[in-house]
Amino acid sequence: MVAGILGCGAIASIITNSAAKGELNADLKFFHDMDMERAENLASQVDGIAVEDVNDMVNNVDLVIEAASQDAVVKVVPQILKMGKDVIIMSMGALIDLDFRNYLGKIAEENNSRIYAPSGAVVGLDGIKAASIGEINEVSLVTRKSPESLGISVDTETVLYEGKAGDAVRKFPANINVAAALSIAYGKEVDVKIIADPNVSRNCHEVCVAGDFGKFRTITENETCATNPKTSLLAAYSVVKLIKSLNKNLNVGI
Ligand SMILES: NC(=O)C1=CN([C@@H]2O[C@H](COP(=O)(O)OP(=O)(O)OC[C@H]3O[C@@H](n4cnc5c(N)ncnc54)[C@H](O)[C@@H]3O)[C@@H](O)[C@H]2O)C=CC1
Ligand SMILES: O=C([O-])CC(=O)C(=O)O
Repeated sequence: MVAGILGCGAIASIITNSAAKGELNADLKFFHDMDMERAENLASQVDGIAVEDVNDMVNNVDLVIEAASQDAVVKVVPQILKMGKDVIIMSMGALIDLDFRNYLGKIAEENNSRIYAPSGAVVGLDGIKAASIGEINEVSLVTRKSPESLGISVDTETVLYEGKAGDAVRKFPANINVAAALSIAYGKEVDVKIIADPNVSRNCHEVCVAGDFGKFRTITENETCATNPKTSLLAAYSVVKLIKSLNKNLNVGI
């Protein structure tokens, strides 16, 4: 399977490291970024090709790994699917819009392509999907990050947002994709609280789910990526794990 990466930042760099060690289970060959230097830097680590025109990647791969932005999902993913190629989406916020999600689903169906969304920085998506077979009464997410991760400066714990997931991903597009993932798994927008906390260095996500199955609570305290404190290492690892499992006959926990 030949793969390419759209967006050569923190997540892409961890995926590329895995490929450089021969551990990815895919031939990671093409790299595209609006910043060509970033694409060239990652390409050089695996003898890959940095392309200025994203179509030069899409035309030549089986799978595109999107690790760029919600904007890139809107602009490029329809084209990827129309070409019959598969895509892994990290900027999940773009998918909270039901019309857009249905549009992508329709193109994927017509062209026999697949859209994958890894678990990212959060834990509990498997449980919510299972719980949704019955009745769910509550899904809430509290995200706590350092002011640096949230790109602000405060000295005391500050609630930056309280409301539904849709507004959260529009207001904090690079920080709360997890809310979109949870909402899609649930089938409704989840309740979200975002807290800037000067006393934490990790990206923390607490998910509470209650329904006819009972209840669960997951607490994730994620180390951040070296080059982007907004992004958790676990999110990058979840893509690597997904790629490694694509051709496995046994998949646990999906
Ligand atoms: N699903 C999840 O749980 C998580 C999702 N994310 C999301 O994954 C994406 C990647 O995250 P990082 O690697 O940390 O970001 P990053 O900021 O380190 O790297 C993103 C790269 O994509 C490039 N880029 C952005 N828009 C582009 C476009 N339209 N065309 C070409 N290049 C473009 C940027 O120049 C940059 O080099 C972000 O949208 C982030 O919000 C991040 C963490 C968790
Ligand atoms: O990496 C994280 O902890 C969460 C994040 O940035 C996102 O969901 O966009």
